[in-house]
Order: sequence, then C-alpha cells, then structure tokens
Amino acid sequence: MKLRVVLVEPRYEGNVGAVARSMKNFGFNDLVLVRPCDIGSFGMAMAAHAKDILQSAKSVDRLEDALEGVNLIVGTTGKRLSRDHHHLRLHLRVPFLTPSELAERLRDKDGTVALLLGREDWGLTNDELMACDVLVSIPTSDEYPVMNLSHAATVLLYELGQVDSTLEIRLAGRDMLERIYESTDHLLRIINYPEHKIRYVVLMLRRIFGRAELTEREANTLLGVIKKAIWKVEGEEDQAPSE
Ligand SMILES: C[S@@+](CC[C@H](N)C(=O)[O-])C[C@H]1O[C@@H](n2cnc3c(N)ncnc32)[C@H](O)[C@@H]1O
Repeated sequence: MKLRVVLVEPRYEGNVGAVARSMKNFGFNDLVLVRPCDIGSFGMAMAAHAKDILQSAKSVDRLEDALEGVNLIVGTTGKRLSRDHHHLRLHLRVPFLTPSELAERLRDKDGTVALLLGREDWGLTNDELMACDVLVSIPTSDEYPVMNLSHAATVLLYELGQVDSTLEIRLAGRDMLERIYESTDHLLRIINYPEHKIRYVVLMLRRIFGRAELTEREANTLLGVIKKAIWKVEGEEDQAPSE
C-alpha cells in the first residue's frame, strides 16, 4: 500500500510543516497540497528534518488533480455525529471507520490510498466527503471532538505506518471502476431501464464498490460480464427483424 497525504486548502504553514514531519516519522513522503497557503520559514522550521518532503510536495489547484492514480480515497472528519454526516452514513452508507479499522482494511492491499485532510476552519465539504470511498474519524471526546490538523494527521499516520503489506492484493484502479459505471449506465439504457432510476442505480454501485475495495481481478471480471451483456443485447437488436 502506498499512501498519499492530501491537505485541502491548509491555511497555516505551521500545520503543513508539522504534517510533513509526522509523515517522515512514520515512513511516508508523498504530500500533495490543494490551493495551500504560502509556506515560508515558519512552515520549514516546523518540518524540522522533513524539509525535503515539504520541498517536494506538489501543489495543485483542483482536488481531482491530487487524486490522479489513486485507488482508494479516504476522507477524515472530526464532526462525526452531525446531521449531515448521519446523512452520509445512513443514505449513502459510506463506511465510517476508526484509524485502526482503516489500517486493518488496508492490510495486504496494493495500490495508492489518498488520505484527505481538510481545512483548519471548515474541514472537508460535504461534496468532498461524498466523493470518498471510506471515512475515518479518530475517536475523541464528545465535549471537544475536533483535533488540530497536524495532530489528527499524526494519529492517522501512526496507524497507517503499522500496516503490513507483505502479501499484496492489487486494488482496482479508479479508471477501471469508471468503466464499470459507464458500461452499467449504457447497459441500463439499452435494456430500457427507467431513465429516472439509472442515475440512482449507478450512484448506488459507486457506494457499494467504494465500500468493497474491489481488486483488479474482481473489477476485470465484472466489467467482462457487463460488456458481454451489452454485446448480447446490441447483437440481438441488430438481428431483430425491422418493423
Ligand atoms: C481543525 S479540523 C477541521 C475543523 C472543522 N470545523 C471540522 O469540524 O471539520 C481540520 C482537519 O483535521 C482533521 N481532523 C480533526 N479532528 C479529527 C478527528 N477527530 N478525526 C479525524 N480527523 C480529524 C480533519 O481532516 C479535519 O478536516
């Protein structure tokens, strides 16, 4: 398992430096910053012996660019009991894990996992959280659940640093998953599935497959089955006598 830490619009250079330091402490080095604040001497000082990670961090304008080549997107939040998050949990059934549960799930998996950490003031938006395959929340006190960005990163990196990846099973790439969703959409259309339900079914598939952490082999098999069904329906349409 390879880990990419993605900080979304960090506002304080000290936090960015402290995250870089923790990354090096636990053996990670892939840091991507989405529209970050300027990072000057204070940020560098906070990075201490991890200045190299800060210097090689990639800055991008769009979250999508930070997720290039990623197999699994993990979102983080301290606000786990709000109504909005209940919505995410109940309706979309995005799994809500503790850091050690996440580490357990990633054991023996091969692929790139993006760990998304949010803004110091707002965290991650609901749309950003909804785009995640898995959500993680560090169990903290109900009285004050929200941690400092770099402290939260440290707890998560500690757990992910313990993940044993000796027997690696390759996770499906997101491009392969996108092909499954597109093909399913196409298949539903050609069998005249009710138009208004198609979007919902495809969204549901996204959630199910997001939770399932499909391997490359499983995704390939599924795509093969869907393609075969499309081919069959289209073949029969071609052969049907015209009216
Ligand atoms: C200061 S917090 C964001 C505060 C914002 N008001 C909120 O509640 O989302 C900054 C980031 O730290 C991480 N974070 C803070 N507390 C956390 C917790 N208990 N579990 C997981 N991540 C946490 C999340 O990435 C969050 O977006």
